[in-house]
Parts: sequence; structure tokens; C-alpha cells
Amino acid sequence: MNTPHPVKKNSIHEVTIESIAFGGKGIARLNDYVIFVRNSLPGQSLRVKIIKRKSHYAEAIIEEILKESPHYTPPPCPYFSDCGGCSFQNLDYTTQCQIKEQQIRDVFVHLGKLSTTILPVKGAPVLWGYRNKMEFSAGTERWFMKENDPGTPRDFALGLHAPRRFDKILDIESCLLQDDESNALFQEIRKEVKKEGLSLYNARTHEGYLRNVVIRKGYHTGEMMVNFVTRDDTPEQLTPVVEHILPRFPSVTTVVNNINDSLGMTAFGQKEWRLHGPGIIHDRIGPIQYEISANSFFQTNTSGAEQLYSLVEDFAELTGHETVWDLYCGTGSIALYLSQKANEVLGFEMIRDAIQNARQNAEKNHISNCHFFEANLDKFFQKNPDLIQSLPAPDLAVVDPPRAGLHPDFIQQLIHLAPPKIIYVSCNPATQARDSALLVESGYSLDKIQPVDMFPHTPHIESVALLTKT
Ligand SMILES: C[S@@+](CC[C@H](N)C(=O)[O-])C[C@H]1O[C@@H](n2cnc3c(N)ncnc32)[C@H](O)[C@@H]1O
Repeated sequence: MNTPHPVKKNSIHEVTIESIAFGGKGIARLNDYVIFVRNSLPGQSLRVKIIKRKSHYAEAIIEEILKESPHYTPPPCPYFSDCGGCSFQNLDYTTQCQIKEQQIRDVFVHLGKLSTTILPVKGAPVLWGYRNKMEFSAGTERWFMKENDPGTPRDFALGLHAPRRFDKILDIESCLLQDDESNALFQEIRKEVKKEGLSLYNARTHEGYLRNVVIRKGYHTGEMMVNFVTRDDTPEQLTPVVEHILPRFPSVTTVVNNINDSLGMTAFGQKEWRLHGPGIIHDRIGPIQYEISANSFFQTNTSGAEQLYSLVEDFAELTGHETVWDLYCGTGSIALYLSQKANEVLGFEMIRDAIQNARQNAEKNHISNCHFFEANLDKFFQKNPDLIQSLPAPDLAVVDPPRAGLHPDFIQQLIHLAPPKIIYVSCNPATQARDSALLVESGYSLDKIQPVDMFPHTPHIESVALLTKT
């Protein structure tokens, strides 16, 4: 018989990591009792200390590595131990993909009891420097690094938030998730901000001027945007920094200053000044060109998005005669991508600005068979039965909801709408499996799932599920 609670808080144990759980913690076992170990790798033998004990599992931290994982690779980022952003970067890439595939299998097959085909993870086309947007935070409270701490100054930090800390900023010179040119630009801005003595924002006291530096780059066009987010509406303070960077970085085609004096931590402006250029840059996904402004949503990994959308297109098998509904369409990127292969595409999204962007993008690309509706999908179909009745019924519904998944009322409406085919794109396999189970109960078959790695070196995984009406 298994002993309940075979561990005590603060007790030390020797364990071997069997696999990595959904979310990124390593799984070890003492008899059948599960211990989740933070920051561990599969195959590692460890001495661990229990920090939390529950009836069915415990959580532990590493005290000592007794034997390294065969999948270990030295992490290339100097901030790895403090940043927490790319927690898989000390694992070789093949293993990262295998772990993600296993997690999808666990969530759908073992926990969800769904029978389906899970295809091997589609690896990312670009492994480093893949982000087209990085949002850096400024602050007067620098996070002290565990290793290699540079020491001084303590009240200047421009970089990334320390894990789970709204007030502490890890001061960094570069981030390997953006490309070399973006890093060179960031370093130059950093130097100038320091030299000019711009005051930095303090999240506790809500004082200080500079809150964020956001760098965006069109992956295909090379156009760059710098967005300085400040608390005060005094753009002239930025003039010396802007005049310094423009001649050195001709790719910077636009610079804006967003004013944000709210207490919230988002780099979103209530007002915008254009300090240089048109205030927008361009990028492409497949055949579609997008205008990107400082506050508009655009997929942060362009080459990853191309791979994702082309997979949606493959699953869709459109012949040109179909009506497609793109539900949770954001700025309409999937709708526009599919528009040339379908008769008509209808997009639904609750953010008004995103719908406006979608309509503009359709117009700029001379696409006339896409129509966009501002709609909170939780109850939109129930509240607007006449509109729904009047629209051409979907042959295919693409759903791409946020992490929380589909609202239960929306699922019922989708079942009632009964599209012959549903393609469910998700950044959270747990909610995708939950929602798929409901669709399967209501007469859909879950034909296949294709995991797509959009964010290498992080525990995140995107997956695309194909459901057909039986
Ligand atoms: C994962 S994004 C999908 C974006 C888009 N498909 C793309 O690839 O760029 C999810 C979108 O759902 C929208 N959303 C969230 N809740 C919603 C709701 N209740 N009704 C309609 N749209 C919603 C968000 O604003 C966001 O644009």
C-alpha cells in the first residue's frame, strides 16, 4: 500500500526527473507520490528540498544536481537564472519539442480521455531573434541578479520585469528573442537615456517619466518603430535621444511617444505623439501586408504565424466556394489570409480597434470578400438571432480564443450553428481539450491535433485541432 505523504516540508530527497509537466515543472516520484521540481530537466538526478506538501503531490526546489540531464545544453542567455522568460533554453531543441508534444498528449488523451491523432510538433522556423516586438520596462528599482550582478547603479534599470514582480526590473543590455539590429538599437537607447538623465518610472510611488521602451520590427520589411511610453505629456524630453538614434539607425522609420499616466502596467498609450515618420510600420504574413501602429495587435512571431496560418489553410482544404467564419478574429489576420481561398469570410471580435484594423487591412490589400463584426462572442449569437440567421452559414468555423478558451454559452451556440468543420487554434491546450470534449459529446469527431512551436525556449505551445461533424 502507498504511504500517504511520504515527504515532509523542508525534507531533502534524492530523485530522478521522469518528464516535464504542463507548465514546465519536472515530475519525479517517490513510490507513486508525485514531486514537482522547479527548473529541472528530464533525466536529471537531483537532491531536492520539499517546499510545499499536499496529499497527492509535493513541490520541491533543487538543492544539488547529482547527475546532469543528457538533454542539457548550456543556456546562451546571460540572464537565464534571473529572467524566467525562456525557461527551456537549457534543453536541446529536439527535447523541447518532444516535451511539448507529450504535454499535448497528456492533456488530450490521458486527462481528457479523447481519442485523436496527435502529430509531431512543428518546430519553429527561426529559433532565436524571432520576436518582432519587445516591450522593455524602465524602473528605479533594479532586480539584483543571483549571478554576475553588475553592482551599480542600483536605481537604474531598463529591461524586463523580474518574475512575478511588478516593481523590480532586471536591467539587461539585450534579449536573445529579438534580432541583433533591435538589440543594437536597444543598447544605444539605453546609453542615451542614462546619459540624458531621463527620470525613470517608479511603480510603487507612481513617479518618474519613462515607463517603457517598445521596439517593433517588420520581419519582412525591416522597418523599425520605437515607442517611448512616458507618464508625462512632455515629448520634448525625448528629443536628444531621438536625434541621437535616428542617424545611427536608418531602419527606424518611425518614433512615437505614448502617454500613459494610469496605475496599470501595460505599455498602452492614452495619447500618442508622432516624433518621427508616419507612426506605423509594415509587415507581411503570407500574401497579406499589415499596417502596424504602436497600439495595434500583431502576432509577435511573424515566421511562426506564417507557419501557423498555412497549417490552418491546409486543414481547411478550401476550394473557393466556402463561407468561413473567423471567430475571435483579432485584427482579422486569419480571415484575410484565407480570403483568397474562400468565397466569403466573416470575422467576429470584441475589440473595436482590432475590428477597425481588420477593415483597414482588408481595404489596403484590396480584399472585398471579408466582413468584420464587433461582437462579444460570449453571448453574441443569443442576443442577435436575426443577424445570425441573415448571414450565410459557415462551411468552416475557425476559433482562436484567448487562454481561457471558449465561453460555455458560446460553445452551445456553436453546436447549434453546426458548421461541418471547426478548426480550433489555441495557445492553451488545457482549455482546448476541455472545449473539444464538449464538441465531441455533441457530435463532432476530433480528427487530429497539430502542435506548433511559436515560442521556442519557453514552455508555451500553440496547437491546431481539426473537428468535423459526424
Ligand atoms: C488569440 S487572439 C486571436 C487573434 C487572431 N486570430 C490572430 O491570429 O491574430 C484572441 C482574440 O479574441 C478576442 N476576444 C477575447 N474574448 C472575446 C470575446 N468574448 N468575444 C470576442 N472576441 C474576444 C481578443 O480580443 C483577441 O483578439
